[in-house]
Amino acid sequence: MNYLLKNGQLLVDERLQAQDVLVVDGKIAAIGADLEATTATVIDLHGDFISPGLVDLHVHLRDPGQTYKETIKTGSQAAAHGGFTFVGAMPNLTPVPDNAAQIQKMVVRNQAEAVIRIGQYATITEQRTAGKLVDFPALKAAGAFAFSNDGSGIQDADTMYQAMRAAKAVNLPLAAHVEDDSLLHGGVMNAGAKADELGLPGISNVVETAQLARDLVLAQATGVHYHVCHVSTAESVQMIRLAKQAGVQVTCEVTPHHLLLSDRDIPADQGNYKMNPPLRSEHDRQALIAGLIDGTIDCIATDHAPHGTDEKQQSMRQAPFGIVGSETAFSLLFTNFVKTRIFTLAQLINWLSYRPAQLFNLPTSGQLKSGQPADLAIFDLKHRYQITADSLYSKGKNTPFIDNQVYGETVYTLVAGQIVYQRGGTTK
Ligand SMILES: NC(=O)N[C@@H](CC(=O)O)C(=O)O
Ligand SMILES: [Zn+2]
Repeated sequence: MNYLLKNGQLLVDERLQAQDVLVVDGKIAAIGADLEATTATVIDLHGDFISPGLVDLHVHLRDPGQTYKETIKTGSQAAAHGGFTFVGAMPNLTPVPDNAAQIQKMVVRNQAEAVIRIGQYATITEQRTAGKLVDFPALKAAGAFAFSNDGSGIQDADTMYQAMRAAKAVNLPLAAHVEDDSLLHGGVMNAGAKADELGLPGISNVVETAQLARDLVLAQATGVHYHVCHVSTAESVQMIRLAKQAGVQVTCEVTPHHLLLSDRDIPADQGNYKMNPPLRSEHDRQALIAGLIDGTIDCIATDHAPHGTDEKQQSMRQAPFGIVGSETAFSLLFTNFVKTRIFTLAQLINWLSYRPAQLFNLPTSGQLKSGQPADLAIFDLKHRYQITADSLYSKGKNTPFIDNQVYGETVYTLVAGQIVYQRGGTTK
């Protein structure tokens, strides 16, 4: 099916301009005013915003292993609902994708079962948390798009050093969840006044920063592309800023929730406010926003982490870490940062599309240009709506943002020129 998207608004030189987009054979065939086509289905967008498809380097699809929380299908539908056309799928799965056969299987399944494009992370070490490194060249050959032990930090310095050398040798990014277990002390939320008030054990900033400091030194020594997952502290931002100045090949992501909330927003001991890393102080949150604006933080990634409702209804002491994010990222960020003029729309789209695609050298371009794959997200920036649990395609409803009033609803998502999400259209 070919489409002529009429009466859209596109970012041209960072400003919205009325344009049409013609999609032929899965690619963008033309962009311009008053386009005409004889063989394409015309869709009138009534002034909606046409964005390059969003790219999320960090999601948890839970399949295989915990399919009651999410599947490749539901997680990809959730991503499509959020305007994402590519997601990087984390390897905390059972069985663990730590060998070529399992990566091959995942690549085939992702392609067959997902409605969008998926990049599959392989683990860095066997069983994800063991000390023995995976076979990096074999996993790359099997289709891994990057390496990560997300969910756990690598505790041993030499293991990380050798992993970085191996990732460098195969020229793929190594994405690190930085967390020093010895400093954790059973914490469940950010250490500070709020944790004290709620009587909950705290996670201090050094849990992240002590391991990050080690890794930056190792990254410099090895020359690897070292990507830091979900940075959360002011000190992390400053260390990464200095490392970049020193020429370290470091990039990093921040989540929407760490930009939007700090620990003072936690109303009570509720599982939906428990995630790893935890919501930090307001000082940290401001440093993350500043780091994004000055380019220290490269991109935004959701860390979409679906869990069962019962699990998350428990106290933070018992609930698992993580919240869903695919379906609310764009609208929450657009409403709270673009409409309030803290970010421009062009900045937000850069952090949610072009920049992550460029960082991980992805097939999806993050740009609207003739000849590129027609991976597109179309958002309604004018109509206000409410985030509801019912509207989520994810099996996980675990987000503190339910009932938020937002702008930026997804109207269509297209992958390779085919509609994979349509507002009010498809069945769940
Ligand atoms: N982010 C989370 O809070 N949880 C993640 C693991 C992780 O990234 O820590 C999960 O898999 O649930
Ligand atoms: Zn993580």
